Amino acid sequence: MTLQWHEFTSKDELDLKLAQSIAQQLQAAITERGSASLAVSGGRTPAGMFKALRTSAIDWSKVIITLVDERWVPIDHADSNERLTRENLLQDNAAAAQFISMVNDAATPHAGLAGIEAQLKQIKAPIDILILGMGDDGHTASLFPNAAELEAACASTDWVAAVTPPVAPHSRITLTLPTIAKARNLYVHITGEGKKELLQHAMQEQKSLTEQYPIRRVLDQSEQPAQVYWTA
Ligand SMILES: O=C(O)[C@H](O)[C@@H](O)[C@H](O)[C@H](O)COP(=O)(O)O
Repeated sequence: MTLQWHEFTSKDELDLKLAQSIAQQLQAAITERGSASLAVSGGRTPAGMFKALRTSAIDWSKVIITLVDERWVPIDHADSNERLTRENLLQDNAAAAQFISMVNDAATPHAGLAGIEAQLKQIKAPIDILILGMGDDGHTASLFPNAAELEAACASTDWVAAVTPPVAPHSRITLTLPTIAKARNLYVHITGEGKKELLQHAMQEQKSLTEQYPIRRVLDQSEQPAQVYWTA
């Protein structure tokens, strides 16, 4: 799978340009199908882009937003991706969007899985726009190398799977690889030289890399060429 790289000289420029591209794709989906779906990643990278995206002049009432993955913590927890998304994206114009949470009152993501799966059925597959991040170990979403549930999450045709990362904190719920790979527009939003080198390395020819780096497995199966937005 080829990647289409978009490189920028500053984080602010990347955040603005990525937000503009996402807004264009959301508007195109609304124009074409009457609604749009957006799945966003959490972590430290996306906050600036969220702030640029939320003022976009599109009909947010026709947009349904969910997460690519979530830590199984209360939504007021400092590590909650839902909290990050509500505080940075679901404001201003984007406050009119519908949001589907990826956490519920169950004690574990395994126990809560069926309820989240049912909630996500409100989205008509495939997801229109999906934004991935990537960790320094080549994980994406919550598809972590060496996680016990990795193979199941990469093979499942359900919307979501429960994962216990070998090293990262909190048990997780994640969109499954087939769900991610079907997205109509797939973005990878990363910063720093280290992540650029890691992604380029992971995409080299050797098939064995697909096992070591979940980002490679996702991009090998994605139905559309991924748009990589990067700055040093
Ligand atoms: O819940 C999460 O942490 C994310 O969805 C995860 O996949 C993230 O995108 C990467 O870990 C990169 O995170 P940073 O942006 O913090 O480097």
